[in-house]
Amino acid sequence: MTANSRNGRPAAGRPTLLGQNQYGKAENRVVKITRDGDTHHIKDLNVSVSLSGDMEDVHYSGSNANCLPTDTTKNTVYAFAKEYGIESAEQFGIHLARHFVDSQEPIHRARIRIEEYAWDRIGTSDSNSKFIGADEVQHSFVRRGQEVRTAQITYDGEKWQVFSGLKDLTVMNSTNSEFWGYVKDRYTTLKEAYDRILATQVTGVWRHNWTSDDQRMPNWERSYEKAKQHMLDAFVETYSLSLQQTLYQMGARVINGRSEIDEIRFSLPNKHHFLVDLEPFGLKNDNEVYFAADRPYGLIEATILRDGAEPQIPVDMTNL
Ligand SMILES: O=c1[nH]c(=O)c2[nH]c(=O)[nH]c2[nH]1
Repeated sequence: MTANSRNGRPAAGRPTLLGQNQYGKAENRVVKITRDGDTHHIKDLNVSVSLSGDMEDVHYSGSNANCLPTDTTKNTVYAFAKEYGIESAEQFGIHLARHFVDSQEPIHRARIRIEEYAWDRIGTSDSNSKFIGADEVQHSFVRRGQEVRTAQITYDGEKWQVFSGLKDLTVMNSTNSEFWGYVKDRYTTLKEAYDRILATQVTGVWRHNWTSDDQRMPNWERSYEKAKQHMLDAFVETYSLSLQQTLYQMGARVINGRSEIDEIRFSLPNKHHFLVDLEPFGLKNDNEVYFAADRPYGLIEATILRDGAEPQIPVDMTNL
């Protein structure tokens, strides 16, 4: 019987052979928070496992006797984050690759690919902030890489409308976020959270009240930097009971701190980080190892206005 004549059916045409093959779970998003007292450290990795070895049967006959499930390779990534920690991508990859090859006879080769996303501590302009330890915020992070600054200018020969904004400003608080006391109906399964990660990728658009050449023009560069810093300060300092509350605080801080801005609109995806259940592996997950889900995500959007100001920022400007 040739390899592809399963069920006794003769192979059509020429016999075929299995060539190079590999398998595993790709893109395991693991976030490890190490809590050193009030100072937290993040490791944020995207880990792809690819195994190869004696895998003829699983392809030819469907026998899974040599096949370690890809689901197990995923679990191993999360369990190892707890058991060995994540010192570096290389160290973590070496542990994993050695484990798969040494513990599973049919597996002869393991390839672990890792992307690491760097986070910096958020600097705050508020030197009295109670969250600053040694000049740095202890549990608030911004993902490395510059945000994209945006602007839209409209002129009808008489009046100006100037919107400024930003997108792709990704921030995280590794504590000081809760979510509970919400409506529960027969479809609600979400567990109340009393200490969760709060992370979002900020898109914001704000409107300047400079509308005519007769007015003094704002210093646009300075205005942008200050508005951004107000948002970050509010993100850091708000003890959050919901992303909605944090959003409002961010907007209110900009409006209160910048007299040239009358309106600001945010679109904030709730970048969910789910605690991984490590109990089946005999491990306790003490708010350390998270699965960073990319979709679906909550999407929280709102405009904050100076009292008496007319809303002018289109609803769809922040979710392009
Ligand atoms: O901050 C949050 N706001 C919500 O409206 C919501 N809904 C949800 O499931 N989780 C969260 N978190």
